[in-house]
Amino acid sequence: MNEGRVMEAIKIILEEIGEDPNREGLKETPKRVMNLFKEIYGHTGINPNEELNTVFSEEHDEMVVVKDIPFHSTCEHHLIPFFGKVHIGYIPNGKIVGLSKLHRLVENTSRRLQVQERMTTMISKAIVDKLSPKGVIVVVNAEHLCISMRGIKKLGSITTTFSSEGVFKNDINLKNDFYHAIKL
Ligand SMILES: Nc1nc2c(ncn2[C@@H]2O[C@H](COP(=O)(O)OP(=O)(O)OP(=O)(O)O)[C@@H](O)[C@H]2O)c(=O)[nH]1
Ligand SMILES: [Zn+2]
Repeated sequence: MNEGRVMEAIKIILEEIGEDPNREGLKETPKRVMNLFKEIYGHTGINPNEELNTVFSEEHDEMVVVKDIPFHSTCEHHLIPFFGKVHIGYIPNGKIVGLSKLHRLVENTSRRLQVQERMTTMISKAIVDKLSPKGVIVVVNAEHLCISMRGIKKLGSITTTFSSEGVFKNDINLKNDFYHAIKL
């Protein structure tokens, strides 16, 4: 990221909304926003698979569920946040992954410009690529500020997206076990 160019762009935006970028409260704002961008877009272009490098050989063949993984991402249409929780379930096939790595995977897929559907699929695809599990299922619940804060202005609506691979694709009982575990 060219820090100077980003700060200049923020300064121009401040001027164009009618603000004085030199007043005390705003003097450091271009720099703050530049640092914010580094943080919230910091995984742009980084392959999510990289987060799943710590795997262990293990003959556990029942479902593993990690629920309520919090995330904040940024809507690529409006550049404002959408945020919520991710729930992940997978059935290992000889390999398990370090649990924190699933949190890192969510962090990776959310710290970039996103749409919720793509984020959901990116998570399940990385798990398939790195673990070759018998099955994986991902559910994302999120509130979009572009829906609640502007435009249609509907406060409180939640969007739920699903992605499943392998045995979860067509086995309704397995899906129900997962939904029960996350109490959807
Ligand atoms: N499917 C999907 N749509 C999204 C997501 N985030 C934002 N959107 C939608 O992207 C669409 C962009 O629509 P446009 O008509 O191009 O933009 P707009 O005029 O600002 O639309 P409004 O939000 O309806 O005011 C909107 O319907 C948003 O609700 C997302 O994660 N998934
Ligand atoms: Zn949006």
